[in-house]
Amino acid sequence: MVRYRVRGGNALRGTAFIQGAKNAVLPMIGAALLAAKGRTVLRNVPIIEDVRRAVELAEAIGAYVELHESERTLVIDASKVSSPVLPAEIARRFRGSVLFTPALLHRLGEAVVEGVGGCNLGSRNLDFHYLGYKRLGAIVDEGETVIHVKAAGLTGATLYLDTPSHTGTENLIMAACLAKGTTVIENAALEPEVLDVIDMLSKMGARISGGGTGFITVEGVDELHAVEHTVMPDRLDAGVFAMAAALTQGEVSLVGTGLDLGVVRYKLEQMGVEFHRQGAVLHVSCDGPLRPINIITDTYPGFATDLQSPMMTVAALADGTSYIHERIFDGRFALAGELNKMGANVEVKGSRAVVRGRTPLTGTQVTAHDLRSGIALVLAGLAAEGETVIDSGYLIDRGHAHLAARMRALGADITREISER
Ligand SMILES: CC(=O)N[C@H]1[C@@H](OP(=O)(O)OP(=O)(O)OC[C@H]2O[C@@H](n3ccc(=O)[nH]c3=O)[C@H](O)[C@@H]2O)O[C@H](CO)[C@@H](O)[C@@H]1O
Ligand SMILES: C=C(OP(=O)(O)O)C(=O)O
Repeated sequence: MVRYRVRGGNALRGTAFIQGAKNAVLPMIGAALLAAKGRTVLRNVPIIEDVRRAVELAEAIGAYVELHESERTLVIDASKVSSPVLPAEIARRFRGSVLFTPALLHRLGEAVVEGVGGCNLGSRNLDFHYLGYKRLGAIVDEGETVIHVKAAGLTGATLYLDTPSHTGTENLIMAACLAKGTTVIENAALEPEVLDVIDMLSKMGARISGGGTGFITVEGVDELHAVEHTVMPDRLDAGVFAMAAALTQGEVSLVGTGLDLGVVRYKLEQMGVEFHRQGAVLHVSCDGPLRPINIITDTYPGFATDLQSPMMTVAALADGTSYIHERIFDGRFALAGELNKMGANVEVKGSRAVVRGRTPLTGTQVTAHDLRSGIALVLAGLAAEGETVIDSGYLIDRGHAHLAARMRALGADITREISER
């Protein structure tokens, strides 16, 4: 059992090193498995629990993987992939397991998905993935818990996503890369992580055009080769550190090449947070009261749902009433109850939340219900009076690397503890 203990009151000051993106590295590990020869090298790999699970899953299907933690580098040799089974005990622990299916289909002609995990956010369907595989010629047998996908070879087709699913787009691109002929994916996701994955696949020899337009064309090729690729910075991790500076009235320099916070920056600016860029470094500071804000989550370039919970914490510390409308997931307000235990005033009605600030927060025992509610409670702890203890810290470790150490380097009073229960 992992637990975070935070004693609030310290302003965060200094340089924060932003990790590589979780939502880019996981599909990249899936992409590396498409190469039947050679060794893929991934750099700027975040050392998070989801990456450890992805390594275990790749090994379970027969890949050879080296995770060099201090170098933040993964070396993957997929030449000996031999088992089509994604075992439940690993696959159910993270969402990224779903991204191994295209490689298994291409390499072995079948994939047995014993389960897919990830944050518990309400319904998280995979129908676009399986309907897409079917249109490319696969047979999909959806059992109660196990899904069996088989294909003697895939053939290009026109695919349409009802909504621009992030992993759905990545999976269908990977499936199309080695399919015969041309695939068109309409209403594809625009997230920068998807574009980074397209970049890596293109280096591997894939022929993909239209990334970032919502209308992607993939010309199938006969094989893909192993390459070296550097994972883009994690804009969600960066957003969290920017918010930590904001709500502690601190000043933090974010280091992570090419960081673009987009709408998150604009929303924080509206709240009174100041940003200025000095070359490759983004400075974030706040030295006055926070103003309330309205947030509507959306797919990129909208406000990322993954930063909705951390933003709820910031809103609880703003002077006035903020409104949050969650449009991506139907169960992403578990944070509200925990924040209210600390003294916040958050009222949830369906997909909307009203946050009445500012109420003083007081440290207490709270629970992370998912990765982002967990990190949002860490943020609350930084601003609270007294000690906040956050249980189920493993969920935070799924997506943030060396969190306590990175925050301590900025002056936060935070420890990560492991206990028997
Ligand atoms: C590993 C990874 O990259 N995870 C991210 C990814 O998750 P993930 O790729 O699972 O999220 P999706 O974009 O697929 O899901 C968004 C919404 O679409 C619905 N949907 C999705 C697929 C499908 O086949 N049918 C369907 O109905 C889901 O139920 C959900 O309501 O994007 C989410 C939305 O930006 C982020 O919160 C996650 O951090
Ligand atoms: C929802 C998230 O992750 P996953 O899709 O990996 O569960 C997240 O990162 O907030």
